[in-house]
Amino acid sequence: MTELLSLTYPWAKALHIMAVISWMAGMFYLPRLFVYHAERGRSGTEPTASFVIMEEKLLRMIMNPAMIVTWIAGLWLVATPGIVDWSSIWPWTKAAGVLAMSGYHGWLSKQRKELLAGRGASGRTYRIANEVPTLLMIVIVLSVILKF
Ligand code: HEM
Repeated sequence: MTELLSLTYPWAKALHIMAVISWMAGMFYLPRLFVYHAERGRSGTEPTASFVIMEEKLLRMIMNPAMIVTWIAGLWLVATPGIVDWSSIWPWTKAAGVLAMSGYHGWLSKQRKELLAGRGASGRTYRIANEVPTLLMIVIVLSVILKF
């Protein structure tokens, strides 16, 4: 099993990075859609129904599967011998970053339902929330590249 994990390491990493790119694309775009939904949808400038469809498709068809594949490939890398040294700091900062990123995904998912029910937050809240994935991405990528 350990030999198989070492052999498949480059494939796991390639899959991980492809899934991360897809996940992050949605994490950056969905809160932006929420800003438009909250501001233009509510004021009637643009039809709310279009935002509802775009948000649902983005979350269900791209973000949820991409997050699952990121986790599977990421844990596959964790299990690969010699990749993670738990006595270093970086695996812990990376773990904190990915847990926060997953929690933020859950929050976005909840906000989609709130907006659907007409109870969403203000456009300003979503504008501020939009910065969260950027900050987490910086922590995660610096952890895994600098390996302090
Ligand atoms: C969801 C849970 C995640 C787990 C368990 C995980 C775990 C890992 C592990 C163990 C590695 C291998 C490090 C190495 O080869 O030295 C890795 C690589 C990487 N991860 Fe993740 N990761 C996760 C999520 C993320 C996220 C959310 C991002 C970006 C925002 C990310 C970005 C990267 C990048 C860019 C690499 C490649 C670094 C290199 O070239 O060595 N990961 N990940």
